[in-house]
Amino acid sequence: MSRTQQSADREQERITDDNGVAVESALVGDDLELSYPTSEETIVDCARLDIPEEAVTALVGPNGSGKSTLLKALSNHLTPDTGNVQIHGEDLDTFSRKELAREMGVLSQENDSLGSIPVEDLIYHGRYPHRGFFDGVTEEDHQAVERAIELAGIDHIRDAELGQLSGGQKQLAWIAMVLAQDTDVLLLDEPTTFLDIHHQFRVLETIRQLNEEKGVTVAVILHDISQAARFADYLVAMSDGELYDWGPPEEVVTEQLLADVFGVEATVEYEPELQVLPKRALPDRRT
Ligand SMILES: Nc1ncnc2c1ncn2[C@@H]1O[C@H](COP(=O)(O)OP(=O)(O)OP(=O)(O)O)[C@@H](O)[C@H]1O
Repeated sequence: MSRTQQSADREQERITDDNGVAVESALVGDDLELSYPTSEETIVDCARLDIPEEAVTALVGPNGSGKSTLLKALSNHLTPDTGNVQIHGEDLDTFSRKELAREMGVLSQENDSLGSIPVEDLIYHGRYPHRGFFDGVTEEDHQAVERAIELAGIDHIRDAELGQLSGGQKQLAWIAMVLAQDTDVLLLDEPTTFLDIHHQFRVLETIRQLNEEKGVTVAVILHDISQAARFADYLVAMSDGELYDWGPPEEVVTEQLLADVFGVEATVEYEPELQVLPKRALPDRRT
């Protein structure tokens, strides 16, 4: 079966649980073609994408394969050329920015314009963008902010200005801001990049805890394929702007995927846990 055929078939299937019952989707992308205003080039072309409700889905794929672009469309930061995105059955583009902030927390890669803001103010701002910066802070807001600061482990830098932090500290501040929103859906573009191993574990544990205890739906871009396979319930593998495959990690992470999509020769081990052991980079097929 050709890759395109395989891809098309996968897009038509619904995800089912262990009993064969279709899993509901929190977010659905239908017939999506995505490009940027500066260029005519189609960056993402995806017939169907489901982000299952109350599950953790990791988007994986090589640099430039369109993961962030897809996440921007799912968070209404990029308007599709064709197709649409629905959240809980409603068209995303009918939500105002303020309404959407109550539905989903979004960690993007384009976060650096608020250099002189103290960390704590940033997190309070994240908590209530839909109410305006100067409206009163409720006890509930206060608790959500304190909890987010604790979860991200950044109490010691809460008074520091964002511009004076290290890359990893800044990342944790943005993560705390998103967590303080307290939404049912989280879209996270590379939350573990810049983080040391302690904070990587801590952030991933927090995401899993929110999913298990509060039923939060998560779509997260991760670069470490072994980490993604162990962490997520479902993987979406992107290749050249198309959805190459999706499903449970054990089905998606194969030696063929590693060769076709990532251009590496690697073995996939399942004991004691799923991990990818790369052997060598294959010759670059692009010209
Ligand atoms: N703002 C932009 N304007 C024009 N083209 C863009 C823009 N952002 C990304 N692109 C292009 O879209 C393609 C996909 O980029 P995208 O950031 O979605 O990839 P990615 O899979 O998230 O990559 P990475 O793993 O490196 O973060 C790339 O070829 C990139 O050059």
